[in-house]
Amino acid sequence: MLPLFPLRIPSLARSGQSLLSKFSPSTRPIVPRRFFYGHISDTKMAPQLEPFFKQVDESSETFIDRLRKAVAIPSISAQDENRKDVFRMAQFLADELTALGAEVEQRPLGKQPGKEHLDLPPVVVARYGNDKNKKTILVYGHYDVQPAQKEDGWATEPFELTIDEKGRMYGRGSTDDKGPVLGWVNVIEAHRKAGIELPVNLLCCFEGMEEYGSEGLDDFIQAEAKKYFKDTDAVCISDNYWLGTEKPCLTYGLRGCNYYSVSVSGPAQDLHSGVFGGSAHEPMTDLVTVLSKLVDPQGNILIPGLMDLVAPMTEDEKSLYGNISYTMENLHESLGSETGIHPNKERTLMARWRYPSLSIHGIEGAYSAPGAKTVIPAKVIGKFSIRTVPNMESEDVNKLVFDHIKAEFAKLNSKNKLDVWLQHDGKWWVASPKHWNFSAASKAVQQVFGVEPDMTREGGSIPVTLTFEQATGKNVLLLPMGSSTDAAHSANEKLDRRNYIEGTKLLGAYLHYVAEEPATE
Ligand SMILES: C[C@H](N)C(=O)N[C@@H](Cc1c[nH]cn1)C(=O)O
Ligand SMILES: [Zn+2]
Ligand SMILES: [Zn+2]
Repeated sequence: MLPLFPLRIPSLARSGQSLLSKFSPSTRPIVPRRFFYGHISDTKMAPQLEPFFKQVDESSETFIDRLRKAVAIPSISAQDENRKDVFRMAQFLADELTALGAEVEQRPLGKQPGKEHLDLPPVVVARYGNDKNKKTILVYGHYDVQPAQKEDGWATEPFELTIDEKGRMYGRGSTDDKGPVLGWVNVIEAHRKAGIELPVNLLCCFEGMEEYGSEGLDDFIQAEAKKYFKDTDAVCISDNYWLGTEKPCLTYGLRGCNYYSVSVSGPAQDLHSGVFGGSAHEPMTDLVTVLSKLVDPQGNILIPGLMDLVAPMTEDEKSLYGNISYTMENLHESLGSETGIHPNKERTLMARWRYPSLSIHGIEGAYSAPGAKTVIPAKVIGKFSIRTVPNMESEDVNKLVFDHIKAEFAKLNSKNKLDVWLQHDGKWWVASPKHWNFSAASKAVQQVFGVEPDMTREGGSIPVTLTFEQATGKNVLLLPMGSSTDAAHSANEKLDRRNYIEGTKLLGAYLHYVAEEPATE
């Protein structure tokens, strides 16, 4: 192990050129591309990585063009009117994979529960390679995206990939999760073009409802675990983000997500506030009062009993946070402001990874257009979610939430009607990173980025992670491509060109190191 100080190599960072090509495979040392962080171990170059990396560099414009086409399809799973686009995106992905020689199927999932006029988008499954002497890696990603409108604060059209002078590629889905999904497609293409065999069999599982709670996918994975996915040796998911902008990470934990709606209704229709203000119970007043009893401005959840469900912190766990390469500046950079709640990085990471949070997302039926309409809305629906952590069980959380909201509403002595229900839930997941799946990924990070990755947990949720682990019985690794400043789910979502191109190399290198790992469970 070599102790090293941070060292910038700006010319390489800009050109995206590989220092590795200056050395022959046998003599080549591990050479960092941009920054050194601490220790670099002496990982050996897997054979055939050099021509693969070279091909990725040569194909980078083709890969960016592929992302441009994908971003242009507004595959928003939450909006009924875009369902046809989600289907179009599935077809695009299936066509790209088929053209590269993969065996592709679009598996239907039936009707959307609660919205039976809509078909759920298909799961795009694909197999590339079927060699019994090779390991089989199952990769998962999603091709649906969050809603986006220019008016939300986008500087560019959300569904037109726009690349600025710093190589930042703006567009909805660029980082979440079209870039990483296409990263796998790029890996296949680069191998074919370079005339290199893929070192593993690849199984793909790409869904179109992740941003809406992965409707229908759990049953599909369980049903196919011993069929389509039966050969799986390990699972890899690229659908989260680095902690900062320079240092990659491997992720072994996710928070869960329980998403709720709470409606208040009373008047038969919207009312004139001059005529009825002061003489009728107003649903909006009731709702905002109830919502204000859920969480305080310091992020403390106000639902009695909820924090008692959280697993206590151990001394071992406490000692992990200080070693993570993360600073308050990283937080401020990704926030775009200095509005963080906590005083230091340790407490900030704990709040993101190992404590629950409650966020209020919006109110359906509220007057939100610019201008001054003097209306009393007749029915309003508040939306909020709780990110859950070990050991919170969904049913226990639901009971506490429902009881608390009903009790707070009862205190208002309102004659309006309140309803509260769970829209969807997805469980938290924490695994052990001591597995060859993680070792292979760590070597790949060192090869591509010249740095040992941090082992992180993630504040977001990928509900199917636990399902994959339980249904296949295999190790699951999260291998992110994008960085902390990518603004997933927000306006001006982007993926940096270097994260996309070096990230494609990372996914490919990971497969090569996986192939070299001794085959154990
Ligand atoms: C981390 C992942 N890229 C992501 O954004 N997941 C969503 C999943 C979700 C849960 N409910 C609705 N969508 C998230 O964490 O919000
Ligand atoms: Zn995602
Ligand atoms: Zn997302």
